[in-house]
Amino acid sequence: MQTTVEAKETLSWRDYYELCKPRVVMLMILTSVIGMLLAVPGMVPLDILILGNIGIALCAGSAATVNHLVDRHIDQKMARTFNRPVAQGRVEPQKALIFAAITGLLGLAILLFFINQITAWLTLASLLGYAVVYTLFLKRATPQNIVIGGLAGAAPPLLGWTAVTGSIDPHGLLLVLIIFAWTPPHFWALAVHRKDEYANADIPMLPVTHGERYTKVHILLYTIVLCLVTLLPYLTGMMGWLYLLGAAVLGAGFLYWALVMLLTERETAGMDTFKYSIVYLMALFVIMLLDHYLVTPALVV
Ligand code: HEM
Ligand SMILES: CC(C)=CCC/C(C)=C/CC/C(C)=C/COP(=O)(O)OP(=O)(O)O
Repeated sequence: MQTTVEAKETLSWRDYYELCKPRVVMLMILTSVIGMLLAVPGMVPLDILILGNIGIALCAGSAATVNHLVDRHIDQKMARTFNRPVAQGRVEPQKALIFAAITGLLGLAILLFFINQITAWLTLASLLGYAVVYTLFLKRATPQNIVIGGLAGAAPPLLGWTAVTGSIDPHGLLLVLIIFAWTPPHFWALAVHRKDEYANADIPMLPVTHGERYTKVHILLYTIVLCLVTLLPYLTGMMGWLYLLGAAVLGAGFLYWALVMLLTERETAGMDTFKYSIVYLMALFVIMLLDHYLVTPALVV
């Protein structure tokens, strides 16, 4: 049988893990790993692959921890977030701050000493972009909060790319643009579903300030923009037919869900679209990788 002390330790370990928003960070790391692999024709040196992603993940986890800390009073007011470690007092604010400082500094040091300066500074900018610019200011100030703040979350594939090449490549920026266009439909689909909670917490998310219909129209518009932006890797010769096929099928799926949200009264449409957005991004990046190794080299030769 587990003793009380052991049970408490297990719980506290889990709380610190939760502070890092692990599932969000894992998808970010998938995009950063793929950004690395797309940056070169062959294999990426293993030390860069491992240390680069550990550094980026630690910084993203640090930013997520600051978000838990700063938002603890908001989180207490929403059913989705009320049980979070800092909101519930299972992790004291001071301890969360120390944890964020340690993970952030460690991540930054790894990037500075083992990767390169440009990746370290871009990662720091993303950390501050999410933890300070989005969380402290934009989230409370404007319904465009997630559009602007989305830039920080969109950065990982570029961070992966610069970790390998040491410079900012237009193809890396294209990957950022894709996630940037993806973020509004990803988040607003959830926000429509959770509108009342955001209103209750006094956060000016788009469905609260402009209503559900306006938000659903904007989800559709951004989804159309996303579909167009995902054509660019093919049109620039960065990707081949396999990617084009994958992007078209996945994009059609996203458009379907955006239309279901706008045109039907289906109650689960918001959450279904949100879940689809995650599968979409994961699948799109995996298809990029398959295309990179199976199709594009043949085009280049
Ligand atoms: C500013 C930009 C973003 C906003 C506002 C946002 C918002 C959210 C919110 C509120 C959730 C929580 C859903 C819940 O608790 O059930 C969520 C979940 C998620 N987000 Fe985002 N997101 C953003 C960017 C990203 C990016 C860039 C990625 C990955 C590349 C991502 C991946 C995920 C994943 C995987 C989940 C599911 C987490 C889970 O199941 O616990 N998000 N997002
Ligand atoms: C260095 C680097 C790559 C940094 C990226 C940082 C990062 C983890 C971004 C996550 C984006 C996200 C989940 C936003 C939701 O915040 P929210 O406060 O609106 O949602 P919540 O209510 O679920 O907390």
